[in-house]
Amino acid sequence: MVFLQEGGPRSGASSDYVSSSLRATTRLAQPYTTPPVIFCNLQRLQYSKEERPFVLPNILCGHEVILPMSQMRWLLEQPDHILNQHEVNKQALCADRTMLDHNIIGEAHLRDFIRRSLTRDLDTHAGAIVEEIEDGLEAFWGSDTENWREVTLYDGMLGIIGQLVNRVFVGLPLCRDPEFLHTTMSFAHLVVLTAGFINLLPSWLKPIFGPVVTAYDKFQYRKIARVIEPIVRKRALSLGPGVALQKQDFSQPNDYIQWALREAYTHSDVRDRSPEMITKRLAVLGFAAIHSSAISITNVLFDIAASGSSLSIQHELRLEAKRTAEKASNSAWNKASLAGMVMTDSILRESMRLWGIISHGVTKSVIAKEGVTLPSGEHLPYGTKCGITSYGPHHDQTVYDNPYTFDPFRFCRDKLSGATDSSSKSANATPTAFVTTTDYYMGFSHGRNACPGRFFASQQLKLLLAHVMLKYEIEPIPSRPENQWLNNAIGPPVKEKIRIRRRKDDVSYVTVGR
Ligand code: HEM
Repeated sequence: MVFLQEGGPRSGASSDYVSSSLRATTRLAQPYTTPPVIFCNLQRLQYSKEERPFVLPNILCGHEVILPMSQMRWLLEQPDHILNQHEVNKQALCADRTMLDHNIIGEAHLRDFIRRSLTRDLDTHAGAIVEEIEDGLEAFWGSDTENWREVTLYDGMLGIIGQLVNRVFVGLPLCRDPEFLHTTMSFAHLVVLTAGFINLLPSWLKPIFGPVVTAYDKFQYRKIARVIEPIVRKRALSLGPGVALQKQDFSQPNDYIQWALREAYTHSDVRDRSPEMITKRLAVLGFAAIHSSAISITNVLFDIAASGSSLSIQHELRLEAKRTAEKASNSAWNKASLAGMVMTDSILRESMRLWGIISHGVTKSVIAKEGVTLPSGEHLPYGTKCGITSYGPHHDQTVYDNPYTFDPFRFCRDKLSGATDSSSKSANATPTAFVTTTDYYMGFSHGRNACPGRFFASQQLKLLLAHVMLKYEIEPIPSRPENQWLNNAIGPPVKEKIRIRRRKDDVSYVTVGR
């Protein structure tokens, strides 16, 4: 067994502990020769292919031991009291300073809301989501059927996603209030920036500069609280102790605030009933849901616009959306009809394979005081981060043919042809749904900590892409604008524009059903 140097939990990237761990581990796997994170994906793949763990230096979030794929099962099976994924997120987001309440990250509450209320009742939100998409597209892209219009893609997508996510979280009219939307999105955006800055500070400076750096973000949060807390108080008047988590009552609003209140009155922990706690959780939920979805749909639309077959891809997607809309008329765009949109599903999955929002798949922190020993024999002390990246496996040519090529229907070719044999190279690349995570598809992470919001994300992104296709044409562009790497995050081209034009034959497909 090989031991890395013993040390305490890492709180800053530059601690001696991290450096010595780095030296110790690189002794195992040969020196790591390409330090900057953005250049090291090929090296990651190479070491992992040779079944060797290696240390990936990271000055922002602390170094990380990257495990070979053969250790994925072991990694996923480790109990949370030994290896913990939430600890990594808490540290990366400086949750104790930026996240209003340190415990919100990783607590079961938000996951429960998403699984028990949102995912189970997706169909009840479909009509409302379509209304927001139609309203948002009209506002951001307009209705000129004669002239092409140049639009900044990311801005429009962020605005529309912000609106439709808030329709589900807080309802009308707030979800269309420009001031409220701006504030919630600034809050989410600033969390990432301030966390990155605080992580660069040495530990002793954090208590001094932390409050200064987060002051503006907290100010944004207080603006959210001034709007949300009175709504919570007012709605709470109709509830009281003893109200069971009954079947959804459709005379009540169908949004997060209502769910959180109903849930809070099923037990005696009064903390959950406080308007302050409900508002804090709402802000964190918006943080998780909005930018991730806006980035993903922006990537998809750039991929479509820059493809050599842009017009025929748009044509195919439009036909699929029309077929679905006609089938769904008089009911809703329900789970079953959206599941039938295999081309739309495949294109979302393919774009996320190429451009997942983070380059990490599964990353966990050793929280067992005695550390943990890898299946390959190396010992990781308390505080070490270890995991498996997604960028490497997503671009592994032994798994995906032409892994750097955007192949929109890669994941549905067999479904469309009805073939039983997959032409893919590996079982991990066989046709699957956008939301299905595998060892080689970790855009939503993988295992028990995979994104709980991915079913809602899939629903909203399919609906949005379908309506973009039904209502607009996108002018092809000669080349794909580059995505931007910031540490582990992969952002879309935020300033790039595309040209769009409203279709003359567009039809409204708002079909509301409960
Ligand atoms: C395409 C859009 C989305 C992408 C790409 C995405 C991606 C991810 C990823 C990679 C993680 C794991 C982070 C980690 O632990 O390393 C995650 C976690 C999470 N996501 Fe998403 N997400 C998306 C949409 C959403 C939506 C719409 C919601 C809310 C409805 C949501 C709620 C969450 C929450 C609450 C967690 C933390 C789960 C936990 O505590 O275990 N996400 N997401």
